[in-house]
Amino acid sequence: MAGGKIRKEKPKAKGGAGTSAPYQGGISFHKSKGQHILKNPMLVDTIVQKSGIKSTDTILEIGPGTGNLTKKLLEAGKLVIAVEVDPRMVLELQRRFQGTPHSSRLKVIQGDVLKTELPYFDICVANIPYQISSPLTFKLLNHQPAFRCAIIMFQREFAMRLVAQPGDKLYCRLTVNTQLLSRVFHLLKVGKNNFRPPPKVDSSVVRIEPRKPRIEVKQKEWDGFLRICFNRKNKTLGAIFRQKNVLSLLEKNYKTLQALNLSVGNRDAEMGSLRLGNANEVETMEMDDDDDEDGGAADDEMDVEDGDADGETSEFKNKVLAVLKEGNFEEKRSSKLKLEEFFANFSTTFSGDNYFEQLCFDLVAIFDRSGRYVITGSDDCLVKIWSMDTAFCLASCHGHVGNITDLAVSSNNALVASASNDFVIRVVIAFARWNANFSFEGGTLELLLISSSDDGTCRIWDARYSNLQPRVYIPKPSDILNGKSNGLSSNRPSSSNGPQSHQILCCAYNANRTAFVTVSSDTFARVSCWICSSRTMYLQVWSDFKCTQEDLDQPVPELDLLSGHENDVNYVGCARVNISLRIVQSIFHSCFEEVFKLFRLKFGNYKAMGRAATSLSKLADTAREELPRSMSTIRLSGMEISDLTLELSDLSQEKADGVSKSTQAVQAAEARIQQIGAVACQQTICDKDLHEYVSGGVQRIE
Ligand SMILES: C[S@@+](CC[C@H](N)C(=O)[O-])C[C@H]1O[C@@H](n2cnc3c(N)ncnc32)[C@H](O)[C@@H]1O
Repeated sequence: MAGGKIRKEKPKAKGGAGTSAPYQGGISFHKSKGQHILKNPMLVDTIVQKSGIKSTDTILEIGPGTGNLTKKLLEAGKLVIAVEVDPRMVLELQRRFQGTPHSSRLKVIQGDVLKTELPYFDICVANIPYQISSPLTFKLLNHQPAFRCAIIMFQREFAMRLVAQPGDKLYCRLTVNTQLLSRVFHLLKVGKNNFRPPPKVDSSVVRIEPRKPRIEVKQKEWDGFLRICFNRKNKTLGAIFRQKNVLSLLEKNYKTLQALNLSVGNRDAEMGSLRLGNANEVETMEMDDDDDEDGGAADDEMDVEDGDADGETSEFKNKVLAVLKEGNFEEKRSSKLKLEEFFANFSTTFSGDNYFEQLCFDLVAIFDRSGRYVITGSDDCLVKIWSMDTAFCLASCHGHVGNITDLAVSSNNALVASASNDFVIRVVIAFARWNANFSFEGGTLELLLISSSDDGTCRIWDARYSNLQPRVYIPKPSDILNGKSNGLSSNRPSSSNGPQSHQILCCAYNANRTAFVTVSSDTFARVSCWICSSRTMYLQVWSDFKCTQEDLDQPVPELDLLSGHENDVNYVGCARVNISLRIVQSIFHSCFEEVFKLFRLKFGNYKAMGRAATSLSKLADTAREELPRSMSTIRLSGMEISDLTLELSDLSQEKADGVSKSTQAVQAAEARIQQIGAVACQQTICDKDLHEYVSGGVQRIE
């Protein structure tokens, strides 16, 4: 790979060509159109120089903006055809070059490049809006006649995915699809400060050379094949193709297409149900001009169906597995397979039988809690948020470098968590931005997450603190479970780090978070009782959030990145947002029990009293730390209890020292306990049990 680095704008030489400020034409830039113009003239020169433009070349520029790159391209080539979506920029461009010797060699097409029929060109040089990276790349790669090369500025991560090699973390379906049609080279690393305004991400310039001649594949069939292979890129192909849902999907697809081929007359009617079951949804989702790699849409055909033709299914399975075995692919993993191997596997085995054609699906899709948005996650590494009102894609959340395997929305509808086979969970602030009436109640947010992974663990996270270690649950091996009469009680959560052989396929909390269930690949479902302490997140900074147009232009802010899983994360779920009254209850039950014990001792046993005071003090500390600020009165009660325990300790000490005024002090303490109990009752009035317990308790003291 050729390489170089341009990070900072170098000091400008006096009076030289590089002295001029970037030409902005008094235009304000729209981030939603990816308008980050190049402000470093040296970088523009380097890009043009590395492009190897010939004086006879027709150059395609995508998104010329105010024309900083266009100017240099006009100096280097014969003709520049520039496609620009923003009419203000088009006007500016015309004004800038009008009356110059270049004007006759510049042709500007106003429009969206993705919807424009591209003319002939020899070479494409462009600093593009990053949100169209993927569809633009494939549009270019499918352009005929093929051009010589394209020199394009991409977001760094996207560029690295294009040039990734087998075994690299970023090696993915995009890599293989691109490298099937072209050879890609990394040319330059570009820092954010070379742009105005600076983007949030670093960039890279790559060179894409279409393969000549093209490798011809049935593209839909090939892409469907890759989608399945990369669905779990670290699993062996044997394991992937043994999965019941994959087999049933392939078989259904295969049979339907065979049937369609036999009965072409029915084609349209059948295609509707084959594609999605809800054709409208596909079409509306495809309205998005965002960077979906190839317009993937949700496919409910991915649901596992218990086949009613077992014999037939196993025959089909045997056929598929025999094919994998024959090519020696059973034990290989997509993450390490070379393009040639994919191609060999595909063309010598599956291709031609229509197993994969029409397999086009988002892997996960959920509604938000209001039903106004749909969130999808796909094997293009993106999480997308769609409006149900307008059918537009509102946001694409970048960051994952693996397939999205699961999604969850917090119950106050503010946050979206995504799990991926890149081993991490990402949390973004989502719907608050589009809902002007949204407010984070009392300025508090809570996000407890549970996740399960192929690494054999289930983890419970507090998304507020990615630096906090999650609680790790590792199921006991099934042979131990088999030996016990009562699997539940023997299966307490463990935090050991022993080796795990079974993937945890999914997990879920019960409604009040006192237990969770995991299902492992050893076919055991384990229910574990584990009262999770409630940790609450305080994000006061967001509590006065106002939704403005400017906000809409901002990228979706990522709140947190939770890393720790050592393999694919299969599942992520959000716990309830509101603090569980049961937890408050359990803390207060314990507190008051200690207080009662203390009073039952009637200050006779100093040592026991001292011990009780200490444990009460600990409980009060827990109450203070664990309860959210919105329940400030209860927190206050916790503090008062804490003070009270100090007082009691003093009393016990006084008693031990033979001080005689303790009766009055005890009465005062009793009165305060009553007071605290009453406050706690008010706060938790909806919790009948606690209310009764506390009032009963206070009475007992009296
Ligand atoms: C990153 S700026 C590059 C500007 C200029 N080439 C430079 O380097 O200074 C991207 C440009 O692409 C334009 N653009 C955004 N979406 C587009 C689309 N779908 N089709 C064509 N141009 C688009 C923007 O208006 C903007 O001018």
